Amino acid sequence: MAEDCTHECGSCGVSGCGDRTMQGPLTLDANARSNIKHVIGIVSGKGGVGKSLVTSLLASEMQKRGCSVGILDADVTGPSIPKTFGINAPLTADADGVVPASTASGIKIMSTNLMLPKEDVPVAWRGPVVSNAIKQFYCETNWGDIDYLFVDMPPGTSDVLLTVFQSLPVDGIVTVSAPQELVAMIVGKAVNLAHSMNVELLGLVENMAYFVCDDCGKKHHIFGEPQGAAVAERYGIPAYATLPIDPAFARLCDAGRVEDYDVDGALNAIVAQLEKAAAN
Ligand SMILES: Nc1ncnc2c1ncn2[C@@H]1O[C@H](COP(=O)(O)OP(=O)(O)OP(=O)(O)O)[C@@H](O)[C@H]1O
Repeated sequence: MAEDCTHECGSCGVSGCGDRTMQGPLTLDANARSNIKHVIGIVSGKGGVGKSLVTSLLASEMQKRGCSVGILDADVTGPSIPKTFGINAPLTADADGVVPASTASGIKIMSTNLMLPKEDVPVAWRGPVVSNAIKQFYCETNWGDIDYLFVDMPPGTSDVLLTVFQSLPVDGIVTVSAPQELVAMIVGKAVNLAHSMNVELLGLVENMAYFVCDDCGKKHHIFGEPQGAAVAERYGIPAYATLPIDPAFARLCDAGRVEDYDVDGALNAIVAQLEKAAAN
C-alpha cells in the first residue's frame, strides 16, 4: 500500500497492493476458437422500452447486410432473445466450447433460457452469479468468426452492467428509450455510466415514437412528442433513429420470427455508426 493511500483502488496504479479492494478494468479473453471483431452493448436505463427488440432488429439488419452476427443475452434473469427468434433447443458443447444456438438466418445466440429445463423456470440468481454467467457466455462459447457481437444488457444501471463494461471489450453502445421525459432522464444515467467507463456512444433508438393509423395514414404520438433528437443532442450521441409502435413486432416476436420484420431503413443512422466503428 502506498504511504499516501486514498483508498481509491479503482484509479490507483500501485500494483501488488495487498489492501486492494476494487478490481480495475480487466478485459476477458474470448474462447480460443472465437474471433469477435466488435462488441456492441444495447442498453436502456429502464425496463420494457424495447431494448431486446432493438437488439434483435439490429442483429438481423447487420446479418442481412452480409455480416456474421452473434447475440449475447446478458439479460440473464429476464431473457427474451431465444423466444423472439423461435429457438428452444438446449445448448450443446464439444471440446472447443459451448456451441451457440443458431437462428433461421444464422445469427448465433447465447442465453440463459437455452440452459433451462423449461422456459418458464425462473432465474432468481444474485448479482455476482449473474455477472459470472455473462463472463462465461463470452469466454466459454465458441463464437467462431463474428463481425458484431450484440450484448442485450439487463435494464437499468446495475452492478451487472458495470461487470459487462469492465470485463467484456465493449466497443460501443446503442441506447434505447421511449418518448417520455422520465425515460430520457434515465437515458442520461446510462450514457454517463458509459462515459465514465470510456465506452463510445454510437446511437439512440427512440422506440414506440409514433403509431401510423391504418385508416387515415396519419402519425400519432401516443406517448407524447418524440424527444430523442433533443436527448441525443444533449448527450452528444452521434446517431438517432425512431421505431413506430407496430403490432407486427409483438406478433412476430411471439411467433419467433423477428428476423422477418423489414425495418425499411429506419435503423440506417445506427447501422452507419456500426459500420464506421468497424472501419476504424
Ligand atoms: N415498437 C413496438 N411496437 C410494438 N410492440 C413493441 C414495440 N417495442 C417493444 N414491443 C413489445 O414490448 C415488449 C417488451 O419489449 P422488449 O422485451 O424488447 O423490452 P425490453 O426493454 O428488452 O424489456 P426488459 O427491460 O424487460 O428486458 C415485447 O413484447 C415487444 O414485442
